[in-house]
Amino acid sequence: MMRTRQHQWRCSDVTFHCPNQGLCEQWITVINEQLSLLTNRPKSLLVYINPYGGKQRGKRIYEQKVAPLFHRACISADVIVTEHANHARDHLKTEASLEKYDGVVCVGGDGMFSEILHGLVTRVQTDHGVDQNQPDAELVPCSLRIGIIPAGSTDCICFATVGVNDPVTSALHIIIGDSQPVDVCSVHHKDIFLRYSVSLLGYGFYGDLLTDSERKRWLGPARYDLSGLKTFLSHNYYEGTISFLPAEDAVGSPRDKLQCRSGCHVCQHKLSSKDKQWDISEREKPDKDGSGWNVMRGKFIAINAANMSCACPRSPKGLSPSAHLADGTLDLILVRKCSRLDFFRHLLRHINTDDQFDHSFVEVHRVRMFHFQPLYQESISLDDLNETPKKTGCSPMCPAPTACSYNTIYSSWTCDGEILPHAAIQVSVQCQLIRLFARGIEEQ
Ligand SMILES: CCCCCCCCCCCCC/C=C/[C@@H](O)[C@H](COP(=O)(O)O)NC(=O)CCCCC
Ligand SMILES: Nc1ncnc2c1ncn2[C@@H]1O[C@H](COP(=O)(O)OP(=O)(O)O)[C@@H](O)[C@H]1O
Ligand SMILES: [Ca+2]
Repeated sequence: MMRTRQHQWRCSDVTFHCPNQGLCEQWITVINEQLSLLTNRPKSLLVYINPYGGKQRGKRIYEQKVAPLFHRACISADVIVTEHANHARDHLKTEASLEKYDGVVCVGGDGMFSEILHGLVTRVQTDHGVDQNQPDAELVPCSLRIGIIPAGSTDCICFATVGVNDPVTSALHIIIGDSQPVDVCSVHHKDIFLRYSVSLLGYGFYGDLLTDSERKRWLGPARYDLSGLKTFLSHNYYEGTISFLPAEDAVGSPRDKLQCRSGCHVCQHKLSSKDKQWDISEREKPDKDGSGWNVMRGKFIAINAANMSCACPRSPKGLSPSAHLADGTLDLILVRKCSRLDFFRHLLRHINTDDQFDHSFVEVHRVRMFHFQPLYQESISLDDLNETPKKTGCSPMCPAPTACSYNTIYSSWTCDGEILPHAAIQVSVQCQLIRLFARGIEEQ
């Protein structure tokens, strides 16, 4: 393996010359013995391919770039090409014989990764009798690592954990058995489990953008550019109350410019601290007296919760450049109502070197938990609205029925690229619940 440009890895060959056949065979035996002692390296993998992700190249990418490398590394792989959405999730949840494997590989985008995450985490909780509907349940970490071969539209989880979206690089991280712990957020609505998230939970701008882009899937990755422009021009804002528990004991802060890199000391500090203890005590706090919680009511253009930097090719530093992969916190970014020009300036800072938090209408907090309540009570599930997207009826709880419509009083949450059916949610971070075949972004 050798490093090329921008975090990209390639195979390299080393040729040994030996004049003696017997000695040569001894070398081979010893090398194979030494390799078999490396217990971190996977020997058997379960691979799921979404043939429709991104530019629909998943199957070809796996067959041409990844399978030959696994073969050379003597890794056996059982491959499932998915036939419908949630195929991989449901197979992992109930059917897959996980004891046969050292890891699961996802060939696709962030939506496909989300399927693998849900299948695996749910399977482990079911096997251990953990009720995911309990927001304060102590979830059991997954022992199987997940590898991501990027073949989607954004591939933010791969980019933010490897530094590049390149199938060969990701395959090499899997082969050498890298391990990167990652925090997982659990999302509930009124004590009912909705979803897990590892990258972005976004309400307002990103929720609207994602909702619109789903109707334009036929455009491929370009759907995000069109929906981005349309959502920007709509310039909607949403009223609600956000309550959050700041991570006061965290080592870093969202504006400290300490980016999460391979061997990150902020995440390692989390590992060595008595993390389980704060988990329990902090969760009890809001039930007792609400102390420690900040409550803010306002009009928001966007509410973004970034559990990792959310760096991706569109925004190489990401939504929260100093967010950490495995520190047990997420960065909550509140973008209050502002002019269209100001919001544009803020967006522009995601692609240049200026600080996107340095605006009077933007604030960012490092948190362990947060709740959001839209101004008006949700009287029906937003699922019903998804079936009839143009519906403009009013909730009985809405005080001005003639003036409001669901399209403008509520946004939706995007959760790693999937749309949540409720606007009122409770979110908490589960520190290092999963591990990826990655090592974090290496310093260059
Ligand atoms: C004036 C130019 C402004 C450009 C601003 C760009 C800011 C981009 C931040 C992107 C954060 C992306 C977080 C990841 C989201 C993905 O989970 C999600 C689904 O991915 P996939 O399944 O692979 O398609 N992708 C998105 O939400 C796309 C966001 C695109 C924003 C332009
Ligand atoms: N065989 C399939 N047919 C249709 N949809 C699928 C299939 N396999 C997976 N999916 C779904 O496709 C969606 C998008 O997949 P993803 O790989 O993330 O691509 P993209 O990055 O282009 O959104 C995911 O929500 C996933 O559940
Ligand atoms: Ca985190």
